Amino acid sequence: MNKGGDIFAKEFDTDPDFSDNTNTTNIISNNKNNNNSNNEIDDADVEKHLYKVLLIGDYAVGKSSIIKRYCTGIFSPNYKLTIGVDFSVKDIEWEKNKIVSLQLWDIAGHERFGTMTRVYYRYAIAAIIVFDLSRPSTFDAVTKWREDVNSKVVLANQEPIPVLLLANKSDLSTSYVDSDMLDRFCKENNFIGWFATSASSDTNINEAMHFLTKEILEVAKTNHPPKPEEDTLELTKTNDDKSDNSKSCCK
Ligand SMILES: Nc1nc2c(ncn2[C@@H]2O[C@H](COP(=O)(O)OP(=O)(O)OP(=O)(O)O)[C@@H](O)[C@H]2O)c(=O)[nH]1
Repeated sequence: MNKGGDIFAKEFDTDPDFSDNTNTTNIISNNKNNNNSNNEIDDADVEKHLYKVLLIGDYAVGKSSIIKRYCTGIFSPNYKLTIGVDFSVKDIEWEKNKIVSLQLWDIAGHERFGTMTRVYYRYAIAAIIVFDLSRPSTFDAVTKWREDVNSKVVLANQEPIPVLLLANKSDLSTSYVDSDMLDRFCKENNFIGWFATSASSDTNINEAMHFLTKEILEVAKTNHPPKPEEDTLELTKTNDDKSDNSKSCCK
């Protein structure tokens, strides 16, 4: 997995599966490293778009597993609590010379971390709320997570960001999917749709992500949360600034 990095820390226990540096399942034919000169594409011709997507929901519903399955194709049955926030990047060659990079933010679901501050939701263009089909209480919490998203991030036009609902662990025999109820729920609560997924059996993960990416590209045509550069102060060095590398306080 192309692990973006840990914002706080990662997990408690160790899983050899996860601690490796496996690259994201990269479906881009990388021009510079591609020896096939017939297919060479000049970097300048490639459009790259980076979008931040939040994955939220109660603890242990499968957020990290969905990201891992999508980015690396791997599933691990071990539970490793996410501490704080973690993120991974998935590159998709959406069309010729157009790369979509999804930066997937895996937000800790355990109540011991409370809800994340607004800072972690900033610049997100979409979110995925996950619940566990075998634990009804995790569905009850979906509305709370939805309100949390709405209160912390909006698009440039102040509208809510698109949110997709994932009913995960559909592989379990205790899981029951009430399609009519979920259709109604999504309509009433302004979700763009829902998928019954399984990170374990790799069901509907790619389909759900494809659906969301299409929606993101639609939204991005006219609307995007402010980008970091539009929202930061530039600090310029002046003649009065006497600091140089040799005067580091850490030396
Ligand atoms: N059977 C089954 N188990 C799953 C599935 N997805 C995740 N799990 C298991 O559920 C447990 C929790 O999965 P995680 O992906 O760590 O859950 P999370 O939502 O990231 O949890 P937090 O980090 O606490 O927020 C792990 O033991 C996973 O192996 C699934 O689709 N089917």
